[in-house]
Amino acid sequence: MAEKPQLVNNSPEDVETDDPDLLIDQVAFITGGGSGIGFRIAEVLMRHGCDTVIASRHLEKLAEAAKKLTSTTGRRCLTIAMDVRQPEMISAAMDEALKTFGRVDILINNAAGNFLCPATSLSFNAFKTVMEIDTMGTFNTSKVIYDKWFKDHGGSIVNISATLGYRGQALQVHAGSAKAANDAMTRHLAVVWWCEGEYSGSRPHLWHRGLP
Ligand SMILES: CC/C=C\C/C=C\C/C=C\C/C=C\C/C=C\C/C=C\C=C\C(=O)SCCNC(=O)CCNC(=O)[C@H](O)C(C)(C)COP(=O)(O)OP(=O)(O)OC[C@H]1O[C@@H](n2cnc3c(N)ncnc32)[C@H](O)[C@@H]1OP(=O)(O)O
Ligand SMILES: NC(=O)C1=CN([C@@H]2O[C@H](COP(=O)(O)OP(=O)(O)OC[C@H]3O[C@@H](n4cnc5c(N)ncnc54)[C@H](OP(=O)(O)O)[C@@H]3O)[C@@H](O)[C@H]2O)C=CC1
Repeated sequence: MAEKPQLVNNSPEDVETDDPDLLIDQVAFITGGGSGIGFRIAEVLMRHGCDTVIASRHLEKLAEAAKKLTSTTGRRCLTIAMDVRQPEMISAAMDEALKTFGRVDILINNAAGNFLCPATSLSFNAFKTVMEIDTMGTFNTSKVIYDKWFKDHGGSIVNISATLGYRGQALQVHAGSAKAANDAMTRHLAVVWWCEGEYSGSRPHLWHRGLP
């Protein structure tokens, strides 16, 4: 039985699982893993035995996060500068991840852009920017990692969503629209990459419980 993992800062207690070794030596690729929810996901996975890749635009922020994560959990954390709007950057990042760890088992599509803005003041480019980061970014990253690894080896894709678009909300037409598109994308990819057996072993999941 593995030792009880060490908690970082004020982490909540973990939910018990039947198999405490489930994640040992798995590799998780987390977009936007240098801050907020992505950082916490990295920390939890690492405490349970995963190595991680944390990827986003600002390398300094990632390096600082990785230092904290590795020193507290003892697991490896690779930092990669990457914009989810740029498929070539994602492709290079995935090559580096495979070179370093030899595998990727879990993709967490967490990177997103958002701000509060009334629809009447929102510029065309502002709406487009959020769609490109949240929706295109999720598709780009999923496709690159699926093509390069999951197609032949299987893996899990977790898309971090939001409930904003369920009923509509002020100041959030851009993010609510992007996340609603992601929810549909998740269901489509779950069908074609798993249920229909178009390829085997990769299953996208949607995660939004407790998020607005
Ligand atoms: C999101 C909430 C933020 C603050 C919350 C504050 C108070 C909370 C109070 C009440 C809560 C109410 C509702 C809940 C709200 C949200 C919770 C639910 C979901 C949250 C989802 C999230 O995704 S949170 C993650 C947030 N993190 C980030 O966004 C980090 C990364 N962000 C960025 O990089 C930028 O903000 C970016 C998204 C704009 C992207 O940067 P970049 O590619 O460099 O783009 P720019 O060139 O700077 O801008 C592109 C166009 O967008 C226009 N723009 C940028 N900022 C604003 C703004 N604040 N308001 C309006 N328009 C903006 C910019 O002008 C550009 O358009 P042009 O036409 O001028 O070219
Ligand atoms: N906070 C909340 O209340 C809620 C959050 N969510 C979702 O949770 C997830 C995490 O949000 P949260 O932790 O709050 O926000 P953060 O701002 O802390 O995290 C967003 C991360 O995404 C990265 N990022 C942004 N744009 C890009 C890009 N173009 N390419 C690569 N990485 C990028 C940022 O890093 P960098 O700047 O280095 O690129 C940052 O680390 C998001 O999907 C968000 O939509 C959903 C509902 C509510």
